[in-house]
Amino acid sequence: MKILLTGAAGQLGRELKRSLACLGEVVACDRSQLDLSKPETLRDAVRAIAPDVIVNAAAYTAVDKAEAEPEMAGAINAEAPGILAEEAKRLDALLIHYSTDYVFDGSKSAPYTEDDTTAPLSAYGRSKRDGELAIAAAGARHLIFRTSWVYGLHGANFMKTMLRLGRRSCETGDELRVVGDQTGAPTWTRHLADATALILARKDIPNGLYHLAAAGATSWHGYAEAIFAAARAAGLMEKLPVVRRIASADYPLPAPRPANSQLDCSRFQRDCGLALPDWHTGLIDCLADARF
Ligand SMILES: NC(=O)C1=CN([C@@H]2O[C@H](COP(=O)(O)OP(=O)(O)OC[C@H]3O[C@@H](n4cnc5c(N)ncnc54)[C@H](OP(=O)(O)O)[C@@H]3O)[C@@H](O)[C@H]2O)C=CC1
Ligand SMILES: Cc1cn([C@H]2C[C@H](O)[C@@H](COP(=O)(O)OP(=O)(O)O[C@H]3O[C@@H](C)C(=O)[C@@H](O)[C@H]3O)O2)c(=O)[nH]c1=O
Ligand SMILES: [Mg+2]
Repeated sequence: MKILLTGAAGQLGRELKRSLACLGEVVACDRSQLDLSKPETLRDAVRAIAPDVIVNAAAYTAVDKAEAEPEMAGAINAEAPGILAEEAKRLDALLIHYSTDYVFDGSKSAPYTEDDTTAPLSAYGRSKRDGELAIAAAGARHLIFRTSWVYGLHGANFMKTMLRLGRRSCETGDELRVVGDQTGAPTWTRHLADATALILARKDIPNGLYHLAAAGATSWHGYAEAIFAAARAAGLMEKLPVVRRIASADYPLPAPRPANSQLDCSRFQRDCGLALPDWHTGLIDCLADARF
């Protein structure tokens, strides 16, 4: 199996490179090798590689910055995935793509299913929703995994931001302020990457859109407290910072976030017999390996 991996230097891409290695030849491309902001250059590149599978881990993920550059977010998150899907169709290859809880407006009280209507609140969410639609329209074999609150040891994410701010607040004595009225499931890159590899190893690969996030749910505030407890247990911090629970209204940002980001992953479990572990288990296992 020949696998073209885009976004190989991102937090998920780095973990995928490792998890996909046993499946065959992985052609891992970072932004300098395959630039999704130039969608029309992608066709020749994909044709030259002629992969059996394209795993698209490249994305524009700066949620607030996307409000100021929606065209760039759209080129990378919507137009480029559509072209990758068209090229996959031409090669009869499978496209695996990742999308986000931010395609929803968060007004539902229960976890979102794949059949719920999307209504993104942000330019990032709109670009990711448009990417899903472009892939489905291209008619290639595809899998879109909608996931949430992704973290790992590589790259930028909320867990690493909290560790940085928490260490500083232990020195200065300032308390941290973290929103407690948005709920979701922090999902470890390693679990996502391993699930992707397990699916690719199957003979009967399913097709279409799947919610794929860690089990359970918490708020960003609950997640922050769990990060500090796990970091202290792993010997990464000596003291616990004070984390004040605040409302989203008291933490204004350019892009609104959904209040409810919970994804119902039962379709994936039913069709594939797999489920990601609980978010807290992932967090503890991730930090147990950390050396920063
Ligand atoms: N992070 C999260 O919380 C969530 C992410 N997702 C989705 O999961 C997927 C993986 O995201 P994640 O690994 O977290 O994101 P990262 O931002 O860590 O990685 C994305 C990678 O894409 C690269 N990239 C950006 N622009 C381009 C471009 N024009 N051409 C080629 N590569 C580019 C980035 O490179 P560079 O570093 O140079 O910018 C980076 O290496 C994405 O589809 C994302 O939308 C879904 C839900 C939650
Ligand atoms: C740093 C910080 C953030 N927050 C809030 C802001 C926001 O509501 C929430 C998360 O902030 P962040 O900006 O770190 O996370 P954000 O960039 O919104 O994360 C999102 O990234 C994209 C790519 C996704 O697809 C989503 O699933 C989600 O993971 O926490 C605080 O309340 N206090 C703080 O000190
Ligand atoms: Mg962010």
